[in-house]
Amino acid sequence: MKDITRDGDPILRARAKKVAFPLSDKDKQLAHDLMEYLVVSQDEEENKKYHLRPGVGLAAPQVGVSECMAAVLVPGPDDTILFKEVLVNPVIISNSVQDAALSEGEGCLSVDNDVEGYVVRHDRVTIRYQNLEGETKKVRLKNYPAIVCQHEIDHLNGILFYDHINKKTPFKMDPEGILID
Ligand SMILES: Cc1nc(NNC(=O)[C@H](CC2CCCC2)CN(O)CO)c(F)c(N2CCN3CCOC[C@@H]3C2)n1
Ligand code: NI
Repeated sequence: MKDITRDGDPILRARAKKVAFPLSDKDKQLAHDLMEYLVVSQDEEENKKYHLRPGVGLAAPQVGVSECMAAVLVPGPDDTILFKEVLVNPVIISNSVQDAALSEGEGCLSVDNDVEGYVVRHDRVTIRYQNLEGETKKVRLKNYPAIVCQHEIDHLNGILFYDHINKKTPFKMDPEGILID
């Protein structure tokens, strides 16, 4: 398991480079490593054994690689999986006007301190990305999976979750906004 790049490292504030296809062996390994981290970190025993902070998403800059690639593994109720994918060169191509935020706020494996407040995001997004075979995919997401993907795509653009928290009124949410539990 690679160690995670921490806030303060300029790589987290850089725009990551587009990934070329066909994927190099290095990029194939990176995709595997990113997803493997999430799978292991979500397994009770394993994450204790490897002392991993649990994660539902992980972006390449967080393991020191400034490339446009992120893994997401969003669990649903009763061991279902809401969304599992390695997003290559992901772009949000459209979004709802309606905002949403996780009611518990957000954290980040690259940010050791807690930053309180609602991380205001779009409730629904349409994301275009390439899968590991290079096929262009388009997916419409809402609520929890949409929030996770926005957090990861932010990392590829040098944005961290607390950039979205209103300093003066961290827990203000516009009346149309949705709080996600
Ligand atoms: C919401 C949540 N954030 C966890 N951590 N933070 C992360 O994933 C960061 C990315 C997320 C922060 C908010 C949106 C995206 C990592 N980020 O920095 C990558 O850029 C969790 F771990 C977690 N879950 C719920 C599901 N549970 C299933 C069983 O295993 C434990 C797991 C815990 N939910
Ligand atoms: Ni993060």
